[in-house]
Amino acid sequence: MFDAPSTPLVQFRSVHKAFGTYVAVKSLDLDIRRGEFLALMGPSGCGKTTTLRMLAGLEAPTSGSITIGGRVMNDVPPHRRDTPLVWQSLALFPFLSVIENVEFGLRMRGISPKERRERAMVWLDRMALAGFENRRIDQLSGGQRQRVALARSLVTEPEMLLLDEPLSALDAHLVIRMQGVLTRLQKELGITFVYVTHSQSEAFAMADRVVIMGHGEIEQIGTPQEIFRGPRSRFVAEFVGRNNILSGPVTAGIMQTPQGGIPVSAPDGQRDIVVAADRVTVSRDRPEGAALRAAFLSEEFAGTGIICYFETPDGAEWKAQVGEKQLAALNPESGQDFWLSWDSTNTHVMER
Ligand SMILES: Nc1ncnc2c1ncn2[C@@H]1O[C@H](COP(=O)(O)OP(=O)(O)OP(=O)(O)O)[C@@H](O)[C@H]1O
Repeated sequence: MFDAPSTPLVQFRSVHKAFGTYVAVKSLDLDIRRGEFLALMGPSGCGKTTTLRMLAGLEAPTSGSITIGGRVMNDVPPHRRDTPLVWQSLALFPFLSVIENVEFGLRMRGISPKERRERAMVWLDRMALAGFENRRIDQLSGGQRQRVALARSLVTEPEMLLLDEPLSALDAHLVIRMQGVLTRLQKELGITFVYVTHSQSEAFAMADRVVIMGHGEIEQIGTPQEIFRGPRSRFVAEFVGRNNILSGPVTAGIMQTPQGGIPVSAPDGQRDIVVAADRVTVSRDRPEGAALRAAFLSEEFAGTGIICYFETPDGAEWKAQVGEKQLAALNPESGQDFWLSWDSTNTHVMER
């Protein structure tokens, strides 16, 4: 079949997957572009691993079609696909050395011993594993095993690599380093990466596009920026970022809330508005414009700033990101009331 380079590498069309009566994936339509780094993200049980396993050929769709490079793959078994899968506990061959594990795929393809050793060494070097080639797998740390698994999958230079939470067993510092390794490799090699994770920081740090899944369906697809600043639904707004949601009927730029009328930049009608925590200002005195009163609950250090938690009189939780100096100046105590305010043009109106 003719397959122009501009057509997506992968097309899911109305893909449905049921386990008995349980529907894990519903009417999934998804295009994966050639050479992109796509992250599938969502809470536990949302169907992201099932979606990836269908792409790898480890599960067959109950209905619908999956094409790779224009070819319908529904009935093509995993070993007839060029879609290696790397996952957290990838079973490396324990009876083979590190380099023998990495060489394995090349051996299966009949590559000469000299060439496969050279190619495997290049990959061990890239994965900072030079010097470990003769170790047994059980003599490696979890992080080292994971890098062997990546080297083993990439040594055959596949068109697409599938990754299922590959970094979840690694120490935090190694995760950051491996994120850098993975994104650099992906761009250098031009391989399409499909990466399943429940970690927002991982997905947003690495992916060109992120797919947010919930209850077996796609909630939103977009760049990290689009999803972070423009969540389409309450589900996405609650799952990503640190968002506050304001809901109520809007008339002539004023939303009626349990706290009274609040100015908003939104058309008339019932609306849900997202105010990101990093766009909320905390003050003791009432500011001009959009603001509400809330009691301080607690604070949490979060790398880029401090997240302060508040509760409004009607029981809604609000989050505001503040700097260390600002927190020291405010010196909040539990139960104290503050004003939370924001620039109403810096908010986002959700579609649904
Ligand atoms: N082989 C199976 N038999 C029965 N149910 C299954 C099977 N595989 C998955 N499921 C169910 O399908 C749903 C989706 O599972 P899936 O593994 O795709 O979720 P996930 O989003 O990857 O979650 P997690 O992050 O926890 O791995 C879950 O409720 C799961 O229990």
